[in-house]
Amino acid sequence: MIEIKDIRKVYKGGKVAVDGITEVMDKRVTTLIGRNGAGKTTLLRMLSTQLYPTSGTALINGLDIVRDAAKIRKIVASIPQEASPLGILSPYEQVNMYLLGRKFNFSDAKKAANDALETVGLWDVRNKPSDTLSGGMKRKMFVALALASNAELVFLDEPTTGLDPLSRLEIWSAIKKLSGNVLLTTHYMEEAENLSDVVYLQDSGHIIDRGTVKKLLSRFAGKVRVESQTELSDSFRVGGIYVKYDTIENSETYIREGRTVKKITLDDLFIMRGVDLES
Ligand SMILES: Nc1ncnc2c1ncn2[C@@H]1O[C@H](COP(=O)(O)OP(=O)(O)OP(=O)(O)O)[C@@H](O)[C@H]1O
Repeated sequence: MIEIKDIRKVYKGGKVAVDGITEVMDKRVTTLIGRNGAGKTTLLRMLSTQLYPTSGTALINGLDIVRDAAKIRKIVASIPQEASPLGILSPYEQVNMYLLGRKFNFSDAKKAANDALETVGLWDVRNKPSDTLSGGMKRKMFVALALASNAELVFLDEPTTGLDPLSRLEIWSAIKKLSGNVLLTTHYMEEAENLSDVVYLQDSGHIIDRGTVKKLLSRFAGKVRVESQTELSDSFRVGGIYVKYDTIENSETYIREGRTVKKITLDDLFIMRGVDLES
């Protein structure tokens, strides 16, 4: 369980990246979504004890991120966005070394490393030097590391950015197999919908909404998103096109007129928010 208490981060130069968040996160898979610069990575880095808050704090399974940082590091695994493997070591060697560092014994480390590498689809390349692997394979190696660690809580910052669709599915299935809770960030709404028990919507350093995907999308119940190159009644302009929300029953009319009709996704929370900001 993560209990965040009025946490704030102001970077040198005065940028307020996280502006007083208070939340309790107690579900198995929690996802933070938000636009670039919303402060997701900053929040994740503070919760995983890699960055000191400017003020406020948080408890991870009852341990304080500032006072008990060393203890927290033993029970969490954290995979940053920019993680890169040591080139000369193979995926097996890296995962194995990481587990030995976490005090696994030799035979447990070997088994856990092999199982995790197989699960994420890296079995065939497990003994190749990491610098010969593709970017996607390197990301998978870090997910294998989290999977093998048996951590009580795993932080994953954009775990599938840049991966092809099949690799993304492999990572999703590995995330579902993690034994502990997971806090992840993503820009892929499909990923948030597929994995999350609860989604937090972050904007300008604040959490502006939270809930299950179903709850967050409930305001769009029975609706579709209509996109058009030309203005429609009650439409609004977003990124060079016109958008409106209308009932599913009216879809056929729009399709006949050559408009694009789309199913509602978490993207619509951002599209609607764009509208709120403009109005
Ligand atoms: N070390 C730093 N020094 C100063 N400002 C920073 C630093 N790191 C991040 N920022 C700023 O803090 C804000 C939040 O950044 P952060 O990386 O937490 O956002 P994010 O939501 O993770 O973005 P993205 O989705 O692009 O990864 C941004 O305006 C960013 O430029």
